Amino acid sequence: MIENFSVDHIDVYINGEKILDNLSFSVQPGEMLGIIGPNGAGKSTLLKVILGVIKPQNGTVEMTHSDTRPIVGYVPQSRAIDEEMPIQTWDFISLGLPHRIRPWLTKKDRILIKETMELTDTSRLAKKSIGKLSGGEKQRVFLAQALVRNPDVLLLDESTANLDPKAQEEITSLVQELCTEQHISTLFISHDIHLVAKYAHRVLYLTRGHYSVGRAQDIIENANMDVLYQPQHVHDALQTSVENRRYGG
Ligand SMILES: Nc1ncnc2c1ncn2[C@@H]1O[C@H](COP(=O)(O)OP(=O)(O)OP(=O)(O)O)[C@@H](O)[C@H]1O
Repeated sequence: MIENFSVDHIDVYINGEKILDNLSFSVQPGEMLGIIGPNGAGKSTLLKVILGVIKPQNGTVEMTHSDTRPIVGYVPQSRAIDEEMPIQTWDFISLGLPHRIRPWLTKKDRILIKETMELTDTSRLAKKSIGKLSGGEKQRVFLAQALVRNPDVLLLDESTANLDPKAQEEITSLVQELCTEQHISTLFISHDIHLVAKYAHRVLYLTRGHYSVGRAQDIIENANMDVLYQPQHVHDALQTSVENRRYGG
């Protein structure tokens, strides 16, 4: 299990423009942090910094594991999959296994893939070509590929954005369950304020040059939200968050 995951005083400039400004926060094992904010605020950039793809000009990302290197699972914003891509779902998910340097799967690998496919409800898709799956099915498969690594940290970049509301709820609820059960520190970016209010334990609200982190209801209550979302949406999301807390959801 991860012992510490924190982002400390990060500054990121892209082409001379400051995208992230002195950003600091931490995420506990089993905690789900929702990340919201307007287009271009730097949300995806933040995930790329955590992945090590972008190096911050200042600050650090601290990730420590009790005995091994921490494993990060990542579901990017969109993945262009060629409809003709000749790869079956089972094989696609197996590509997520960490340190796969041998060209075959061990019995342990196979068990892990099977279990992950059961968890993500993708078993029935095992032999289907990845390119032929529906948007929702693909999203579950991408999640399975990230989860098969047994990640300590899970990064989701608007990974349910193109799904119908029922599928969005199902996947986000599944992620929350797994995150809690398996002590995964999860960061999920979403523009769906209802989803964030319902499932995030805490929220990071990121705008260019400013941020705030806190409980969903406190962050969403912030007056700035009305600029981003319709006031009625903010009101509804707040209700969801308050009711969720009341009933222990
Ligand atoms: N590789 C790049 N080259 C140039 N500019 C970039 C690059 N990556 C990001 N940016 C710029 O950095 C800013 C932040 O982008 P980022 O994708 O992190 O925003 P975001 O908050 O995830 O936005 P969205 O909600 O639209 O997905 C944007 O202005 C974007 O144009």
